[in-house]
Amino acid sequence: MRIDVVTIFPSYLAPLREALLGRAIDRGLIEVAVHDLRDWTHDVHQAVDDSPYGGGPGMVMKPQVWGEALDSVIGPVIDSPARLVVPTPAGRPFTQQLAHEWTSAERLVFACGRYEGIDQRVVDHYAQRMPVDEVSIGDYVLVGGEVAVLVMVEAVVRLLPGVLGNPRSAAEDSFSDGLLEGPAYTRPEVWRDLPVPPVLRSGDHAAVDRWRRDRALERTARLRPDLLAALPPDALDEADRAV
Ligand SMILES: CN1CCC[C@H](Cn2ccc3ccc(-c4n[nH]c(N)c4C#N)cc32)C1
Repeated sequence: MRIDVVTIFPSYLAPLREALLGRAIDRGLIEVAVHDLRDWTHDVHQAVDDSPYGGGPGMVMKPQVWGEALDSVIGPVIDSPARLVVPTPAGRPFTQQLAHEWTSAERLVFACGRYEGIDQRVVDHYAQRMPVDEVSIGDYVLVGGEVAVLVMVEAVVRLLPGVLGNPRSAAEDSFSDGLLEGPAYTRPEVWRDLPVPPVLRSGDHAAVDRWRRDRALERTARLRPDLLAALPPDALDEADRAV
């Protein structure tokens, strides 16, 4: 998978080259390129924004600059293998399911807005020619799209084959079975008078699996009852329903 990010703050994306993601790049599992939007300006001030039509606070990012940048980064859009992703608080929710869907994309191109966002005609133009996703990482307002791109790239790349050391990690994620993960423990056996639940030291794998499922169901019911309500009817067996 190739990932391109267009932004006016390239250094915001430096974490993409650290740790797990950095190792995935070094191992050739992904390619990452970060582009400075101002490279496609032609004026001395390198202007990327202008006042909003209709008035209102703040500035809007200019379509001309974005068009030149995205044409250059995406290349010919006919039969393009790329998806264009535009982070915005006004987007569809970014979910684990969407992260899984994107793992099949050959290319992801992220357009990071700032100010009050990108002129809508940029999305409208490219949506006529290729898949475009306007996506939000949550119901709160950030200052720009860069942090959202870091979140989405990490969520997608960790699902790619070979990226995680243990493939079970992704398979047993929160949300992978519709439930939140239960609690995790490691040594010492007792910490500040708090013991590890004995079942986890029993060696009885069936009992451990049942205990973990019960804790996941309890946690989901307490913190995210909406996820329980969204489960398909056959997702919970009789033992689950007894929790
Ligand atoms: C007051 N205005 C309102 C419109 C957006 C302005 C800041 N901004 C400019 C570009 C941009 C991109 C994403 C996000 C964003 N915020 N929250 C999320 N979940 C996001 C996501 N993905 C925010 C952004 C601030």
